[in-house]
Amino acid sequence: MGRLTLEGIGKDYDGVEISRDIDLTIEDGEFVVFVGPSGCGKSTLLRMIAGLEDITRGEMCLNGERINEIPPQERDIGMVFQSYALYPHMSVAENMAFGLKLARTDKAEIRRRVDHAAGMLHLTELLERRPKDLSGGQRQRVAIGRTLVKEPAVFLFDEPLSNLDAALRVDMRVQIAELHRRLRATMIYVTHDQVEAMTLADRIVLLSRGRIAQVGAPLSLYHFPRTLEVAEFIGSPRINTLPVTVVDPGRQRTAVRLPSGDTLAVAVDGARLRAGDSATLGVRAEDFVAPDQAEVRLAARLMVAEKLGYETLAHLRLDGVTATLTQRLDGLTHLEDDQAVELGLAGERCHLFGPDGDACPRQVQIPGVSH
Ligand SMILES: Nc1ncnc2c1ncn2[C@@H]1O[C@H](COP(=O)(O)OP(=O)(O)OP(=O)(O)O)[C@@H](O)[C@H]1O
Repeated sequence: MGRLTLEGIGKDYDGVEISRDIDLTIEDGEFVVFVGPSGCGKSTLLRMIAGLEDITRGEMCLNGERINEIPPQERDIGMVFQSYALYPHMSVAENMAFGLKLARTDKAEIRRRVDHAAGMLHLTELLERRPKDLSGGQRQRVAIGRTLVKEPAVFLFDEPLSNLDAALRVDMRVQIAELHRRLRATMIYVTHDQVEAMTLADRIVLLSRGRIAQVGAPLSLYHFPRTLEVAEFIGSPRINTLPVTVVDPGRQRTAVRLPSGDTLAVAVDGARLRAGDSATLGVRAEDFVAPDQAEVRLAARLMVAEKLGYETLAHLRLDGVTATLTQRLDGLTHLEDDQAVELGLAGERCHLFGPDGDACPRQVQIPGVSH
């Protein structure tokens, strides 16, 4: 059982506030990913949960019991680090057993747990090898195995895949997801890679400047970002943005003037805005519509087409405006250099962010995705 509650958690280093007002409950069995730009305080928060950093403010509880002052080895929490630092002179089995030996666990019990973990992580054939005779991915699996044998209530992963090459990362990501599905243990995972966050998380905690910017299921953050910052962080390619002026704010639709001079009624509650406000329109690369279904059509020219096989990303320059946009197209779309393109906008497929960067609530339903 691993239910974690963080209430008003904050951290200062030398009087400087690094982390603040963190309120978060992580349910037993959940896979939660902390994500955010470099320096936003992800690792610091994880290390406070592990007990490797003091907590300056707030209260942290595991299964209802305060753990603020409990030393790391006495918390029922196991951590997998980015640098896996295995003991080179020990075999895989010895590396995995080491922590249990120190804790004077019974020999037969050690054997049982090492065998079980090795089975889960596909390491059974490698138990007698030394770390130098393993690939990067295998070493990372041993590092996970070292934590797995402790059978902690909560697993913490601090960017565990960042030392691996791209193909191995995908492979290990699938293995970690599989491990979570089988163990149903609480897992907290830190990464700055939004793809890792989107694919692994039950819930994403997006951190920004030491605070929580938004918490929610990956698709909620993608379709209903609360701020421009969240919208820009989640999703690749990055959401397209255009500066607009508010013309007619309303509860169901808010009309804005685009740089082209056209007016678009965006399906958002813009009641808190005023006519004349500067705002930002957001359109994801796949949210342009066919010109015959569009409420507004923008004239653009192709700058570069990135042909990725299953899709093509067309980077376009808008006519008469210094703005570039990216459109996601089918991988077989034929495009000529400098081709003229019409981009269709529909108010239901756009986001609107006020002058403060906060999103106006979208007035659309997306099946299976909660706001
Ligand atoms: N020991 C320390 N003393 C002073 N400041 C620190 C210390 N450790 C971290 N910080 C600062 O705290 C902030 C958050 O750091 P943290 O490592 O938690 O960020 P992060 O989101 O994990 O970043 P990254 O993705 O780059 O690892 C940074 O501004 C960092 O410089």
